Amino acid sequence: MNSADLATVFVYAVQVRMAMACDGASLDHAVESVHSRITDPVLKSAIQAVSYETVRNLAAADKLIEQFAKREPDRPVCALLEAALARMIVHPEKDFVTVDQAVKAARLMPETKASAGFINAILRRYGRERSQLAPWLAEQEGVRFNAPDWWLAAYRRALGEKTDAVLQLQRTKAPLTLRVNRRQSTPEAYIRMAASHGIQAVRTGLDAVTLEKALPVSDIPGFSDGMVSVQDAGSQLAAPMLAPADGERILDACAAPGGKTTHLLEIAEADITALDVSPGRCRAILENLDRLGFSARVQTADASKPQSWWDRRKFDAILLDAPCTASGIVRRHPDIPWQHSKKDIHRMARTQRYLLEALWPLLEKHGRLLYCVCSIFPEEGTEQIEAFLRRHPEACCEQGPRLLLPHEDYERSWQEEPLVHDGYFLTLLRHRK
Ligand SMILES: C[S@@+](CC[C@H](N)C(=O)[O-])C[C@H]1O[C@@H](n2cnc3c(N)ncnc32)[C@H](O)[C@@H]1O
Repeated sequence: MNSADLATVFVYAVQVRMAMACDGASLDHAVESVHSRITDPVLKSAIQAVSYETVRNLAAADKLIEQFAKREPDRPVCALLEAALARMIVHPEKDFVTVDQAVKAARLMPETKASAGFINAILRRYGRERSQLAPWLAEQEGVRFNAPDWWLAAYRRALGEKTDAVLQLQRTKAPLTLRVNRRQSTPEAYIRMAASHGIQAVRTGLDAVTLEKALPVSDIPGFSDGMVSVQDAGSQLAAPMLAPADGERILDACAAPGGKTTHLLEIAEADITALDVSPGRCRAILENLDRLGFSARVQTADASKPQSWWDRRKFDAILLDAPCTASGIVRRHPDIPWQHSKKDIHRMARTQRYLLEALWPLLEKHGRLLYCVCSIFPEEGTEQIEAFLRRHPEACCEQGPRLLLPHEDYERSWQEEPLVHDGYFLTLLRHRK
């Protein structure tokens, strides 16, 4: 990115931050929505990089603003300061250009124009005082782990002495893991094929291959033909744990964008109903099915209200990959701690309980239900399942509960556990015999 572009990138990064702060949009959606108005791929990728960099350093930037500003700046001013301070934190050698371009960006936006001098003063002050401020910033837990206090407290309650190691890992960028379609290839053959394209990869799970360097999907060999899909290796445990068999009637209750629906179909020729409450996300299921050459019944419906969509024929297996706080995938989505509030843990746990209660009666007596969430909070995992088993003495755990904490270690054997994965919780329920 040349310096002339950076001011424009900051203007768009402010729009991304405003969509997150004012409309509650996720970082990905906010970036996508800004991207939809731009054609230049270089600008798009710079906006994405600066927006992610901002969110990955939000706690530090906000602490600095709090320290330097006598009163709270207006939201757009704050958003521009956050983006510029984050850049100064990550690229201290580029202070001059960053300050210059941030001030230029301030002058380009009506909402920030009058504050250009104020923005200039704050950024220059940080540049001057950086080394004195470093120890003060470093001793603050929220800054070290880039999360609000309530989030860190919830992590401590969940993970105890493992908390710091997991939070530290969550600050790094997650690698790109692919699932190799068993019907088309094997992990070893795919690794050889990737190498022939100059892409290094290692086997990290049963069907999982992790690339040494992340790539856009359009550059991943075999992606468009359905030979591979992007999926974390922890999530890749779900479909094999449900162990679908040919001809079984299976419900994937919260299916979009179809990562697990398609994995189930790679394993067995099952009769799958894939539900999701979001029409837009149901389209993504159809696109994924199409890319992999599979078919399934895709329905837009609320899984917790079977009276609105169920045909009264019970299922042999149900996969409930429930909506959750996503506390296990912060490496991929650094905005997660900032987009939730403390109440969301209980709100999500309530939604998960309603889904479990609505779907359990839809299962054949011989059937099994896989409950999973990409969260490490016990309210959504172990405690959720313990409460379910108390309410349903006829149910038992066939496998699990299994909690995977975010992890990266290429020295072990992938047979025990995938070598690199996000935080994930799984348990397989069935009727007692
Ligand atoms: C964790 S994601 C599912 C990911 C998906 N299983 C995969 O592997 O690609 C949770 C999904 O649940 C959907 N959802 C939330 N509440 C729902 C409900 N009441 N009924 C059906 N789907 C729901 C969301 O739209 C979201 O797509």
